Amino acid sequence: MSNQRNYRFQPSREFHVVVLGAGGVGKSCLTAQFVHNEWIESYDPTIEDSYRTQIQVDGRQVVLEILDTAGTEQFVAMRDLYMKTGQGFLLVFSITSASSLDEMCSLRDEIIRIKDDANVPIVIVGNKADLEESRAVPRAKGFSISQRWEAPYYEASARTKTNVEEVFIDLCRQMLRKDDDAGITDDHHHDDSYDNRGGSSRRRRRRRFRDHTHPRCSIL
Ligand SMILES: Nc1nc2c(ncn2[C@@H]2O[C@H](COP(=O)(O)OP(=O)(O)OP(=O)(O)O)[C@@H](O)[C@H]2O)c(=O)[nH]1
Repeated sequence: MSNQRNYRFQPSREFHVVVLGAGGVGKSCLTAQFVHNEWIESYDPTIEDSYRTQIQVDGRQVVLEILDTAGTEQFVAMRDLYMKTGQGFLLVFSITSASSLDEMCSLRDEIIRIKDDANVPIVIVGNKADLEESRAVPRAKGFSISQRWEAPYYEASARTKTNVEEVFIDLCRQMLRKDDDAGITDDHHHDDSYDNRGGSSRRRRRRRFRDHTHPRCSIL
């Protein structure tokens, strides 16, 4: 029955997505590619940025509030809060850094502990897949973690835009499924102000803490 439902007249659903991972793994670049189709070459450690965008997933309108978090230790104080409020998590490591994989595993443990829910929507992202020559994490290791956590694993590249849309859409599907399973009515999520991806907006809840000599970075 449910797969025959006509979703055209359903209001948008709104979800809070949190992008987590060690410093420098490419969280901001993945988010910028997804929200703005933009590649950022320079490294500008994030404190916290949030973005709002709308996409269609399987014919359903979804508004995403995406929180791009700090990977750097000195900015992690807000973690508990956004782990509590996040409904879906992109857990990012770099295939060029084994320690970033370890850090990602700790973050996942933390999410499960804080949410007290082993079925949190999660997508595991092995970013920087364009740097195959510098690979430090075997693909098989990513897949074995994926099996253990029962969470999908994608190798992605923010640089080449490989699998960028896919990871966000997969996460949306998981959040929609969880929402459907919970039988939640979502009238309160209705929001007409974001008509399409082009209408996405950024809320700089905070600022990057580096200099402003890189205009593209200052945008993000
Ligand atoms: N080759 C390559 N470089 C990437 C990729 N994604 C990000 N980078 C580079 O990696 C550096 C760090 O990227 P960011 O997106 O700022 O990393 P981050 O995870 O947001 O870092 P924090 O804000 O410190 O947590 C930048 O110089 C990017 O250009 C990728 O897919 N391939």
